[in-house]
Amino acid sequence: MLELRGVTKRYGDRVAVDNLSMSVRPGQMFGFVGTNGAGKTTTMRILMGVLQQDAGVVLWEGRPAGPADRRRFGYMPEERGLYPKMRVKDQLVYLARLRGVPAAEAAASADRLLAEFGLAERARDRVDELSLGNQQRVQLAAALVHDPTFLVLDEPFSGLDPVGVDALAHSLQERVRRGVGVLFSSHQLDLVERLCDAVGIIRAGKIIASGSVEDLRSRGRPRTYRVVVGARPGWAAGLTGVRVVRDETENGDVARLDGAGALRSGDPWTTVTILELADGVDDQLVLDAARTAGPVREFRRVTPTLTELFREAVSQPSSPATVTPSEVHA
Ligand SMILES: Nc1ncnc2c1ncn2[C@@H]1O[C@H](COP(=O)(O)OP(=O)(O)OP(=O)(O)O)[C@@H](O)[C@H]1O
Repeated sequence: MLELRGVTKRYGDRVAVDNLSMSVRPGQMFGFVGTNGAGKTTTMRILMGVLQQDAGVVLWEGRPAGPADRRRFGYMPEERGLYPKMRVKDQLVYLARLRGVPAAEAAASADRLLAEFGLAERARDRVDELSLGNQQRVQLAAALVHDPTFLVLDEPFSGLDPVGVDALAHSLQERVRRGVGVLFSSHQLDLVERLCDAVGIIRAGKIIASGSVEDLRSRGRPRTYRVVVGARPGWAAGLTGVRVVRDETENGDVARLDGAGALRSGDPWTTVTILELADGVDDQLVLDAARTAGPVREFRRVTPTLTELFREAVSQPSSPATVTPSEVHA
């Protein structure tokens, strides 16, 4: 397990990382997200020992992480750092050798990764002859070539085309399945939501929310449901433990008025109702009530997306408050 405890880093008067604690377990994919300048890169540099913290400690398997531990980590730095004139495969073999991998193994690992990232044909090209996206793929291969025990990747998905994104996602998932912990930063929150078991949201150097996306979605919020039912508004009034947040006909009442402003008779009603259920209220009873009122066309729990959680968390002055799922406002 990799752990940061009370890590602080200042640049002059500016506190870039502020008493930050978090941990990534073996076999966990941890998404590190935050606004520009929030402190992600600084934290990752400290993790890798590239930068020295002013306070706090980085632990690997319960002990302060040392150079030998970190040599076995895979790192993709923000500033990248390939040798532009070196051939792609030579570069990977060289980097693996630097990390103590025997020559034959390093060559086999380089071949495997080049195939994995669709670069087998480019093995003998110089790095600076590749497109930026392909250089990024080589950079990723470089982080993986020594079969690392832990991965620290600064924006690994930026600049990749969708095929490259899939190849990397697959490659990381495979390592996670083998018990490797992965920490990566990204502004692509849909990807983080899809791939990560856990996320940490950082703002102004502090972790302001962390846990599984599922946890963050449900923590401290009422269960919210969207119900579409062929009934008049008001069908949910009086249900015990149920708060009606919104209750409107699908097209608005105006659509149901005739030329004289009177409600047309005989129109089928379709009502969209947003409900919040108190703890312990059985959603099946609410579904029964909806069915009694009319045919139920939709009955589903609505939860905020990671993007909504993120926006909420970074816009709050202090601790995160309740996110209202976008569907509620729809
Ligand atoms: N070498 C440096 N000297 C002075 N200030 C720095 C230095 N590096 C980073 N900072 C400051 O520290 C803060 C955190 O920067 P950092 O690069 O860690 O953020 P980030 O979350 O990675 O941002 P981004 O998403 O834009 O990459 C910012 O205010 C930044 O301006």
